[in-house]
Amino acid sequence: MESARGGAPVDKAVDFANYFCTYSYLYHQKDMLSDRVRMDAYHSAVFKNKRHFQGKTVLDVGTGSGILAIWSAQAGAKKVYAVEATNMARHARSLASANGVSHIVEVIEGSIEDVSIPEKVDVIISEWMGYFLVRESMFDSVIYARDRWLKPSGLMYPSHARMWFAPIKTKLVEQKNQEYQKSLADWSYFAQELNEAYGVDMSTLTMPYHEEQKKYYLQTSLWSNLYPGQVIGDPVVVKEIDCSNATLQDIAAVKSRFSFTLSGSDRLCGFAGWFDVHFRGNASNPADKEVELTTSPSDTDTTHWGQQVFLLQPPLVIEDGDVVQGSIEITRSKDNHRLMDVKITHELRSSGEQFYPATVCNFFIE
Ligand SMILES: C[S@@+](CC[C@H](N)C(=O)[O-])C[C@H]1O[C@@H](n2cnc3c(N)ncnc32)[C@H](O)[C@@H]1O
Repeated sequence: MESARGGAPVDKAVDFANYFCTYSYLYHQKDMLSDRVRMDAYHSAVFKNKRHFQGKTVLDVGTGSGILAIWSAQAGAKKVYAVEATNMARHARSLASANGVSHIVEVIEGSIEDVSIPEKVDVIISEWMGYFLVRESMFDSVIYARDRWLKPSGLMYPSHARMWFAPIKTKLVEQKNQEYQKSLADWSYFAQELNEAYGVDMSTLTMPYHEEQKKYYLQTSLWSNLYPGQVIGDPVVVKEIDCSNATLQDIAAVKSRFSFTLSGSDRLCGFAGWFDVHFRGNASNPADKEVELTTSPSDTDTTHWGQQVFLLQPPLVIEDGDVVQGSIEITRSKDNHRLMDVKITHELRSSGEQFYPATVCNFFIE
């Protein structure tokens, strides 16, 4: 067991089985390497700011296939330490070699918390972002690397991150409710047939089954690529992180209030969360070209992160100009520090009058 992060003790073997193992597959790395929005942003960030890399030492936290380490070397870094927890490190090593940068890129297999780097570095580059930014809690490892291995004047790539939140309309609300109702009906037939065939009354398990299915269909946030037209109020930032000085405490829990003026006479079906990151360098050494990577709803530029959707069941009927206000609280799951519990409290006001009372909804980012 490792020390507690965000309250939950971390069993390394369990963490490896639950989290890291997927990253050891090339098909999974390929998914990330195929995300053009992500790739273009990191590529531009490195090559339009070559000055930050030329003749410098770089640490790539979680190198995966080695792509960011290879780009750092191609941009002129004199040394790149590429640390990867899984045996994907071996593929990264051969990719660096095949691309003629193995004399610069040193791939180190191991978790960043366990390995030793022989020197302090000028730049830390990492692609650590999960769904709604915080899922996976990988930024913990970046903080660890920064505090241990980055020179005081060193640069973080990316340098800043923000979490966005907005009210939405979506037909997913009906779809998920129908799937949920169908699963309850299936249970009824199943319980009846089992009783008739084998003489065992299953009814005592009906409620636990309903709870389990409710969590799965109605309370687990959904991955979606929304269109801007589905966002029915101006998005707000619920968290901003300066990667140069954010602490574990800053990111372990997110709490923010919101107030949205809704547009259109339609339905409020729920909320969506997404993130952006920026590559700005730092105050004493700003980027020559600032780059943004955004995962916001878009007609054209979708990402593998998409947006996380939290559905309201049932949706609320709204008039143009109604206001929904409340709060969002994101904490780490007690059972798994890489997953999140989300509490959204909301109330709807029409012309200043309370219309729907304050309601608390609990969700899970699994
Ligand atoms: C989102 S992927 C990014 C991979 C690659 N940098 C890229 O941009 O394509 C994150 C990688 O970091 C690795 N990783 C996560 N936490 C780590 C840690 N504490 N130490 C070393 N590697 C880690 C994962 O195994 C995974 O390969």
